[in-house]
Amino acid sequence: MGRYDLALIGFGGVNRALAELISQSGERLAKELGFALRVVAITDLRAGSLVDTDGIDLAPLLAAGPGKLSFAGPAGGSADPRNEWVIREVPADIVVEATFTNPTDGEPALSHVRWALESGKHVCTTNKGPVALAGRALKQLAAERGVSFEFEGSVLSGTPILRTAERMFAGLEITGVQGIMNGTSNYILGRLEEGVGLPAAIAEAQELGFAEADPTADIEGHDVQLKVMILANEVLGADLRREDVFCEGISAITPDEVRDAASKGLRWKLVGSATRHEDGSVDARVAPLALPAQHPLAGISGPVNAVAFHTDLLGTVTVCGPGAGRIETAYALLSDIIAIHRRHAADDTAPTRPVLQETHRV
Ligand SMILES: NC(=O)c1ccc[n+]([C@@H]2O[C@H](COP(=O)([O-])OP(=O)(O)OC[C@H]3O[C@@H](n4cnc5c(N)ncnc54)[C@H](O)[C@@H]3O)[C@@H](O)[C@H]2O)c1
Ligand SMILES: N[C@@H](CCO)C(=O)O
Repeated sequence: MGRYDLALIGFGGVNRALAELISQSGERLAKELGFALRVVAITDLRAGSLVDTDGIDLAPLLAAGPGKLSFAGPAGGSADPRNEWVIREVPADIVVEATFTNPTDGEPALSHVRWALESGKHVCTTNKGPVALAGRALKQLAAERGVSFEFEGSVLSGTPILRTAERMFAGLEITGVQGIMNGTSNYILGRLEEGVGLPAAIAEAQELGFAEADPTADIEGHDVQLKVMILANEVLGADLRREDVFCEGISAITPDEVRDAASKGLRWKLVGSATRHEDGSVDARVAPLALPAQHPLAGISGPVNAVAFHTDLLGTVTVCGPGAGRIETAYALLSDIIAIHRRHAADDTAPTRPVLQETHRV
């Protein structure tokens, strides 16, 4: 049976959930999928770096609370997150990038992805920054190096929206997309309707693992702006920059407005959309809308998201499912690894790499 060795960059909610999945369900998954998964390196801003090319024992790490982890003690550990060294030098097959999303320039995640692809390693990421801001260049780099760059979790978490569009909509012309693409803001709007104040609703979304490290990106729409860019670029063939996408978030909507709208049968939703015109140009925007109850997006509640694809032959096709959540997003990474396996299993780029030399150890 083949095996993929993983380097996890960032060890917050999502990558910890992936580690839990591997630790608790690895054997079952190996039987079902036909390959094993092993974590050989972890780096994190707060915890440092840990490398063990024989496979890191994940259980003790997962037993330590997220804020309590330090890699300074164990053999192969260091207090510094030696990201570049780990990504370039540790012989992992797949680099799993799940650090903070930076909506401005995508860094440092953009460099993490580049280093990995340059080193001939597959990449999967849930980080929207590199995909939205440099997706085209990164896909080209991956193609040049004969490796995969997968990012299903960058839009709608584990709900397979990008692969559905890529694989199931062949032969359809997609003319536009419209959707609720941020679990945090959708959850918050629902809680405001129920009478919870904004700060408390944000704190709940953080506790539940939906919110960004800095929830401003959720509240002000920047997270949806990146997702609209990804969808427009992937599905509508656009090449949008951030400044091309008008963006307004939900911060100006008061709890009274939300409750008042609800009493009139309207529901405030943060809606992202992109439309392709006949000349091939694409318009995209993010803005809150008070939708009538009968609108297909009005009933989408909590961290659930939905994207409606407007097509020539089928009319509107809507995909709906979890839009945020640690476990749900870890599943997106697993689905990326499966996609990598399916694409590369037949060639020799899959599993088994040389053992890390002693001199490379931390
Ligand atoms: N949580 C979700 O529901 C969800 C869904 C889809 C996509 N995402 C994206 O996935 C990524 C991870 O999300 P999360 O919920 O795990 O976030 P998180 O804030 O819980 O974890 C991020 C981790 O990355 C580490 N980190 C940040 N910068 C780093 C650096 N330069 N080097 C090494 N480590 C670094 C942090 O210390 C933290 O432990 C984010 O980009 C987020 O936008 C999250
Ligand atoms: N913070 C994001 C995570 C998923 O990208 C959200 O709430 O939708």
